[in-house]
Amino acid sequence: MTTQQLVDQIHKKRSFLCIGLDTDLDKIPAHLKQLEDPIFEFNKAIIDATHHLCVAYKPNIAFYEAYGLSGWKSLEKTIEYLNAEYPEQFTIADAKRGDIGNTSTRYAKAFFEGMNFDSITIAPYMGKDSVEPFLEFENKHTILLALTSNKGAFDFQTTVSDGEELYKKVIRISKSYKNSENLMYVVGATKAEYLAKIRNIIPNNFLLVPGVGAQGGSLEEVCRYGMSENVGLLVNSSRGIIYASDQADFAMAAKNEAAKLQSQMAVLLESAR
Ligand SMILES: O=C(O)c1cc(=O)[nH]c(=O)n1[C@@H]1O[C@H](COP(=O)(O)O)[C@@H](O)[C@H]1O
Repeated sequence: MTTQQLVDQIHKKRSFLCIGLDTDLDKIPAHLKQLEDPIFEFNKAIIDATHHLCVAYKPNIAFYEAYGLSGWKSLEKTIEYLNAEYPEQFTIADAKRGDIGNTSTRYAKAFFEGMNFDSITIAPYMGKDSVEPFLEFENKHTILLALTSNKGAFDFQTTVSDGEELYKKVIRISKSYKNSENLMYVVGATKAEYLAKIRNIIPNNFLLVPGVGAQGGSLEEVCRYGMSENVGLLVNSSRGIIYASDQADFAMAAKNEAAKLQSQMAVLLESAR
C-alpha cells in the first residue's frame, strides 16, 4: 500500500486507528476455545466487527510465535483473511526484527513476500545495513523504533551522546538511508510531549503511536504535538479494544471501544483542518 492510499483511507473513515491483534488464548472467550483455530476465529470476529472504524491492524508476532506452528498458522490465516476481505487495511507485522544484512533480507522476504504484510516494526540498534534490506521493497514500510512507550525507553533512547539524544540520532541518521521514504517511526503515546521535537526532524513521516488505552497515553496530546499535514499518525490500541469483554459479546464490546476512539479521532481530524 502506498502512503497516499493510507492517507486517503484515514480521511474516508475519519480514523487513524490501528487495532493491535495481541491475541492471547488465556484472555479470549471460553466458547471459542472449542473451535479448531480459536486464535484465528477470535481475530476474524474482531476484524469483521471493527474494520469500518480503523485503517490498520497490527498483529504482534510474539503472541503467535508463543504457540509454535499452530500460532504461525493462525497468523497466516489472519493476514490472508485481511488481504482477501479488507485489502484497504494497512497491515503491520509487529515483529521488531533487524539483523546483519543477509539475515534482514530473509526477514523482509518472510513478512513482505511470504505473508504480504504492508509493513514491519524494526529495531534500529544494528544500524544502516540491518535496516536497508527492508527498505528495498516497493510500497512496503519499515517502522523503526524511535522512542518507545515503556519505562525502559529512558535507559538508552533518551541518553545524550555528542550533544544529541539517541532517539533523535536514530531518526536523523535513518533519513540518509537508501529508500528512506519507506520509513515510519514508533513513538509511544506515553511520550507525547516529545512529539513536537520529533516533528522538527521528520515533519511528514508516519508515526505508529502505541500506548493509548491500557498504557494510559492521551490521544489529544498525541494529536496536538504529532499530527502533520498528511495526518501522519497511526494510533494503536490492543488490549483496550480486543479484551473489552471476555464473554460472547466480545466482538460487539471491541466495536464499541473502537467506535469511541474513532469518534474522538473524527473530531480531532476536523479541528486540524
Ligand atoms: O512496536 C510497537 O507496536 C510497540 C512499541 C512501543 O513502544 N510500545 C508498545 O506498546 N508497542 C506494542 O503496541 C502494543 C500495545 O498494546 P496495548 O498496550 O495493549 O494497547 C503491543 O503489541 C506492544 O508490543
